[in-house]
Amino acid sequence: MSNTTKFYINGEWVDPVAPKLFDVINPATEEPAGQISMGGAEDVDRAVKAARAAFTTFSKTTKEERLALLHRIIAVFESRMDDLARAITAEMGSPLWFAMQVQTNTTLEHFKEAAKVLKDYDFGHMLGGTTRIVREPIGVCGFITPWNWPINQVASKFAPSLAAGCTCVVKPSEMAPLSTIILTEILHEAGVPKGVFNLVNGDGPTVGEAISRHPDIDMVSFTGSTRAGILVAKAAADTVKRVHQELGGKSANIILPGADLEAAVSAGTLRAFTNTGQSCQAPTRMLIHQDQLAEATAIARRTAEAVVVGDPLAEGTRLGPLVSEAQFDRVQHLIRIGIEEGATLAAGGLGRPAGLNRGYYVKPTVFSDVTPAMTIAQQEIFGPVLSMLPYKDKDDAVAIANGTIYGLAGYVWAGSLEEAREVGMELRAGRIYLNGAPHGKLQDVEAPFGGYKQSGNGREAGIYGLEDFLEIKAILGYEMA
Ligand SMILES: NC(=O)c1ccc[n+]([C@@H]2O[C@H](COP(=O)([O-])OP(=O)(O)OC[C@H]3O[C@@H](n4cnc5c(N)ncnc54)[C@H](O)[C@@H]3O)[C@@H](O)[C@H]2O)c1
Repeated sequence: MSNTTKFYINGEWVDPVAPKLFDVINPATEEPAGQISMGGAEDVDRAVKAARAAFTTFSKTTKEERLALLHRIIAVFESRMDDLARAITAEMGSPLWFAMQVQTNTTLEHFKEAAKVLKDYDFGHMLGGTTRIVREPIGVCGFITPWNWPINQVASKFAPSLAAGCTCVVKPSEMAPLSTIILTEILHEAGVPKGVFNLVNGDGPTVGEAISRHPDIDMVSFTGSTRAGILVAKAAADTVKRVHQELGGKSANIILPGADLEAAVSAGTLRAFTNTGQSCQAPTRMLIHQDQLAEATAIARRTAEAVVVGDPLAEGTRLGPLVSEAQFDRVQHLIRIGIEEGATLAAGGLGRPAGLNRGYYVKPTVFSDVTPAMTIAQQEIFGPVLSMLPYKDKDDAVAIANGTIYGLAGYVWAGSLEEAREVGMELRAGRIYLNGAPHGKLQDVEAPFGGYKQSGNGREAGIYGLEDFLEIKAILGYEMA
């Protein structure tokens, strides 16, 4: 990786219009892991011009040409997976095994899935006797992405956009941009035509805002916090571009009395801690029947206390540090609020785990006796903090589960699949996991991903992800009546 302080525009690594360096901090060591440049509106302009020029030709490429390109990307990607995983670990603290087996692997799956969907996708069909419906690439896209799944979030947008025939300008999170720089090298080596993929690093209020406002960008696809997603939508409104938002979550995990309590609670606790709790769809609210709360709390405590937190490069580490000092402070603040508002601290709590004095490590934390009105039952914490809430009956559980501004995912564990299905249907969320169903690569990669309510308005993955990058054109009189 040699171009970290440059941007990738029109197929070349170029210097920013105005130099402004920024250290990317390794959260395990608190030392710089690399340096990038922070761009400005003029860099975005240059990138948009390149993407617009490329759109003229790339949008006319055949399905076979784009399929061949996706296959070339997959081949080069497979040869750089180790570099990618190491960059992810260095920039955001993911344990190396997780960065490789999950973060990098799911990214690869997005390219494979886009190729599979494209192969069978029909971009046109007749409607009635005389009208033809065609689906065309929406145009130049702006992608603004977060640090928690750094390249996965770029690929979940870029792969289907490429399959559709769009071009793009990408701004990864300034906290974790290094893996996207490697991804850019991969795309260059795979022969992505110049201008199809452009990278401008920078912060949200400068580069992100310039992308959101830009009059020559047709669609902005944003993944990040609901707070920033709202700002993006407001900045985009004047140009009526399409706004695709993948935002925050506070997903409920309803464990019904018939479920195997030990299995459901221990699996649910570990799942809430996935990616050190920095996952938008993490089941961070565990809903337990009031008669089982004490037993379930003991299981969650045991599970949390057995979790190994430490150096992300060390073998056996399950949780690394949080991404940044700011995130560490935010999580500490919310743990403090949980205690002050009267929740029972069952495991973890304030401060770093014993023996970890450097790095943004937090203790895997479990709160019990949480009520729906508490801050830790409503706000996304984005750290390994589980809130356990008692419910009276099934209706109460569903009402609590649906009682936040979010609607990204929902989880149900029941004694029978039928009962799990029935409760799952009541949840106002875009993704429901029944009885511990796995996510991603392990099962049905084409299952759409996206939120209800303030968790967003778009869908990624599979045919749904592709169609979010397409316009629909109706050509009346295409055939003679
Ligand atoms: N729904 C999903 O698919 C999904 C996936 C991953 C993460 N997330 C969410 O992302 C959040 C964590 O990531 P984060 O802390 O990087 O989020 P964030 O909102 O702070 O930042 C996300 C991106 O938006 C940019 N940004 C910030 N302010 C902006 C502005 N005013 N205009 C334009 N861009 C701006 C940032 O620079 C970054 O690139 C969590 O809320 C999490 O739930 C959602």
